Amino acid sequence: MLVNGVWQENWQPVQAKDEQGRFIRQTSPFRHWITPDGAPGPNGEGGFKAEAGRYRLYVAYICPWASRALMVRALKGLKDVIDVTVVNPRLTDQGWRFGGYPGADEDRLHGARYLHELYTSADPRASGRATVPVLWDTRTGTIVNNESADIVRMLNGAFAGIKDQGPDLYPADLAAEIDALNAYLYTDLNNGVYQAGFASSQQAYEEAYGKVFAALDEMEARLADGRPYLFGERLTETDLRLFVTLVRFDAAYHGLFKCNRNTLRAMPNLHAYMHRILALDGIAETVNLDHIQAGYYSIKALNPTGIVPAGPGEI
Ligand SMILES: N[C@@H](CCC(=O)N[C@@H](CS)C(=O)NCC(=O)O)C(=O)O
Repeated sequence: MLVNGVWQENWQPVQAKDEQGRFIRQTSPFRHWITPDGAPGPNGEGGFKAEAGRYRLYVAYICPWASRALMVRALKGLKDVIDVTVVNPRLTDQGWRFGGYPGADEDRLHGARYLHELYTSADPRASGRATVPVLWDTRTGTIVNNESADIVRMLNGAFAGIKDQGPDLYPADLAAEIDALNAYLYTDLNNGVYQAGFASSQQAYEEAYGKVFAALDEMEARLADGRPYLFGERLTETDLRLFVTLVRFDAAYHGLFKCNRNTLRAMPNLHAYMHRILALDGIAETVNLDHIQAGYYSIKALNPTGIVPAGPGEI
């Protein structure tokens, strides 16, 4: 991680844990907003006007948080408005790097070798982990935002004046329910699988495992009435949040993270729901199973041999 602009130590998946051995994810430091006219966004920080070709999204296909940003870019018709750079899926001692793997891009914008160079370029005294996604402003040469929850929400509306936008992923009449379900799914499922995988005590692992499968059971039951999406007919950002975890489940979380009560394939409503979303325009190209497996299984702390499982082949 970075401390005052200097890369400190070999990359480790867990930098913080509580006294019970529970993995703690850091919060994201860059929280500016792109808005139609450059006015401040919801958190009061602004100055970033929506313009075609101005911004670039740095992602890893392995990363569920980055993938939800990629999904919203596809669903909102922003593929020719915001360019993307994909990092190498295998984590190195210096975190994410560019190039050197099929489907990974070089950083043509800066010629950087590692993602952390963008962080120090944005802030020479940056501290913390150099995470994806990064939404980069080519005009001012800085990071607009590195929190995918914000990026999803800002891309939902910011470019409305430039592009005919797709579905409203955060409709006002569902906002409170979306916020509540997002919070539950984040704690118990999206981050729950990581807490199972990175637990450093049996108790912390079992606690996370329990939460993960309780949440999956609840979502499986919720879809039992045949609704296409979590809130009915309308696709919302909550569906993107659930999808990114489901699509990685059998390929990574079931094995590497020991979330192995059952596969996703064994949950018919959720499995069909995942494929319904995967079939939406532009979504399949946000999912790269080879990167997902190569990336997760490159985490040496969890898989010292680096052997990538041959299955499941299909999800
Ligand atoms: N809250 C952030 C989390 C991003 C995050 O944790 N990304 C992971 C990959 S899935 C990462 O880049 N990790 C690198 C590291 O921790 O050094 C978001 O949602 O954008």
